Amino acid sequence: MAINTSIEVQHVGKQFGEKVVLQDITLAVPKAQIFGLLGPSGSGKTTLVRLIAGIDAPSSGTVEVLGERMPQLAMLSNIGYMAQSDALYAELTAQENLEFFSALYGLAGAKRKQRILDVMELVDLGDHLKKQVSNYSGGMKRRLSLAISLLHEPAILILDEPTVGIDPVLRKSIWEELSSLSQKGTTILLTTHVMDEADKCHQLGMIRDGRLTAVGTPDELKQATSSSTIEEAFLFYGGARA
Ligand SMILES: Nc1ncnc2c1ncn2[C@@H]1O[C@H](COP(=O)(O)OP(=O)(O)OP(=O)(O)O)[C@@H](O)[C@H]1O
Repeated sequence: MAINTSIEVQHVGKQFGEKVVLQDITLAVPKAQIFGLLGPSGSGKTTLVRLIAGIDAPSSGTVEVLGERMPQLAMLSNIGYMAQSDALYAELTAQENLEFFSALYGLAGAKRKQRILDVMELVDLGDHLKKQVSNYSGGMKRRLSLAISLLHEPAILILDEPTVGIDPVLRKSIWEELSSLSQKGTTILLTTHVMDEADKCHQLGMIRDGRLTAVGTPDELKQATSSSTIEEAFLFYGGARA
């Protein structure tokens, strides 16, 4: 693994029973890069990010994060993972949820208090700390999930469709924060269906039917497919353009 590589996936395959979901995926994400995974629904994006986050193990091949073979429990403190469906305790308040995850990450005392305030401010939920999560809207739950993934200032952030259900103004401020985190050295891997977000990634990986069909900067992918937009390039790699 090269010294500045944060995520290294080599020849990874994944199947569930007879069903092959990922085939021979190889990719490397350098430190501090924002890497976006783009692909049609069901192409395998979530399965791949779950393997990288160490929630599941590959059927073949290897995943390394910060030089450590995944899955590995000890890596929990280095990774912030935001799943597509929110993993929140609905009967608890936002604050209680944040305290629970802080404890899991070993955050305590004044530092814990400050981080909770900071991340909630960041996702514009500062006024809703004491509210029970069952009373949150879908977009608020997404934002709380994002806040939780950021709590322990992880070196690696893995976000599965982070801005679904989030309005354009907040989406912009979240992207500003992601850019600033990456400038400070955080490596960010995310999945998205939003083309203008894909354009903001440093590198993109196109997935189709469980295979990585192209990797490059947004400009490289546009050039390679003679496209003027990422959407056109996406359609090209999706096989939908003649
Ligand atoms: N635990 C599982 N058992 C069986 N099949 C699964 C399992 N998890 C995922 N799959 C299948 O793997 C394929 C890829 O699913 P995945 O969720 O990774 O796709 P995706 O690209 O993230 O889709 P979306 O954009 O809709 O979230 C799908 O056909 C899905 O049904």
